[in-house]
Amino acid sequence: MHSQLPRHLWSLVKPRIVALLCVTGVFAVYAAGGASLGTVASFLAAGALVAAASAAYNCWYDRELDRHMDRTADRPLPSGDLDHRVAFAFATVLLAAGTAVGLATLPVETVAYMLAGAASYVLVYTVGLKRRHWLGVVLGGSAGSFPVLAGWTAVRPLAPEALVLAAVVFVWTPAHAWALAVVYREDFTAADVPTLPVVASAKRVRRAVWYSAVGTLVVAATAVPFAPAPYATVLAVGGALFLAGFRQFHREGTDTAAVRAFFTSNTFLALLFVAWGVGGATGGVGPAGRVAAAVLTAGTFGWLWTRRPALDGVTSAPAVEADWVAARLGRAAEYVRDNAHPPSPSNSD
Ligand code: HEM
Ligand SMILES: CC(C)=CCC/C(C)=C/CC/C(C)=C/COP(=O)(O)OP(=O)(O)O
Repeated sequence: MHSQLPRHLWSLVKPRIVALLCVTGVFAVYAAGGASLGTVASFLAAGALVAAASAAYNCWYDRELDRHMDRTADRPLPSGDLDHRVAFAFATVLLAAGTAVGLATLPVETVAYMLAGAASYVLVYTVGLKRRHWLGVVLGGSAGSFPVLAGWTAVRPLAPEALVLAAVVFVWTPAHAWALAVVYREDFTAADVPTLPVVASAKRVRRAVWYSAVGTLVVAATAVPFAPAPYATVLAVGGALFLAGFRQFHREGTDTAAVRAFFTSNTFLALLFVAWGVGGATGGVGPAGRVAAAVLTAGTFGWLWTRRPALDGVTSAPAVEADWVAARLGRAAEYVRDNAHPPSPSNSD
């Protein structure tokens, strides 16, 4: 069992989520004008540790609830592979280490935003709202905005641009979470988690997800006047593809469309922040830079869609389309074979 401990602890911190939080946080540092490599490294270490701690506290608190969902039942705490006291101690060590690194190297305001993010995720969302109200994802989802505020204030005081970037994550979160909850609605129902797809009609969910997706673009667009050129390019190209993903879900409401929308949403958010950060860090970007941003954005979405990521066994649309084509071709081949009788002797002359 002990040889499994590192793997269990790793799964506790939800690494992919922490990675996206680090992307939004670090590129907010660059969006604010950039900082020395040392400050960026400290920010990454403190931010990743605090975010990892909050994910671990979430897993610790939810260990009973997670036993009721197929998606989470085999996590180390609900499966009994990891002692919950070890998980709690681990989360506390991560939180203490992240806070200590932050206080030693970053402005206190930055550390305060990191801790506010952790409090929002663990106390507001996990403890307070997740089991009680569908609005939990909206209010608790504000946790995702804090890494942006932390990143910006590591460089300079808050400014309207930072608030817009933070608002982009805030408006983006419900679309992300509810698209996913559509695919896992039976799991959430079994665990009595009143997320929107559990408590509302499919039509209402589609509409709410669509508003959140459109709202993300509208809020992101308000930043264009003070954002560097690659940001506007990624917003235009990526925004169109992001909207296409969610439009398909809005129209069809299928699990397949929800999966595509979910993965699209993560990619789009990451690219927006990368574009602003890279644009901010490199100063003036000419037409070549804009074209590169457009090609990279379209290429990333294309790669993602053809890679056919899956959730709960449901693949995103291209795989289904490919299967559909293969099935049609297979059926056509069968038809040709079954109907290709050799000419009967009576007709042969
Ligand atoms: C209350 C708000 C949120 C809820 C309810 C939510 C829910 C979820 C859930 C249930 C998963 C699937 C986890 C699994 O693999 O079992 C997930 C994945 C993920 N979430 Fe969220 N999320 C929220 C906010 C955020 C925020 C703020 C971010 C980052 C900015 C984020 C980034 C991600 C990423 C990167 C993944 C992994 C996708 C993958 O598997 O490739 N989420 N989310
Ligand atoms: C600055 C800072 C430290 C911010 C932390 C913000 C943070 C970790 C946000 C993530 C929100 C999230 C993944 C919710 C899903 O939990 P869930 O319990 O619904 O998902 P699960 O069912 O997969 O456990």
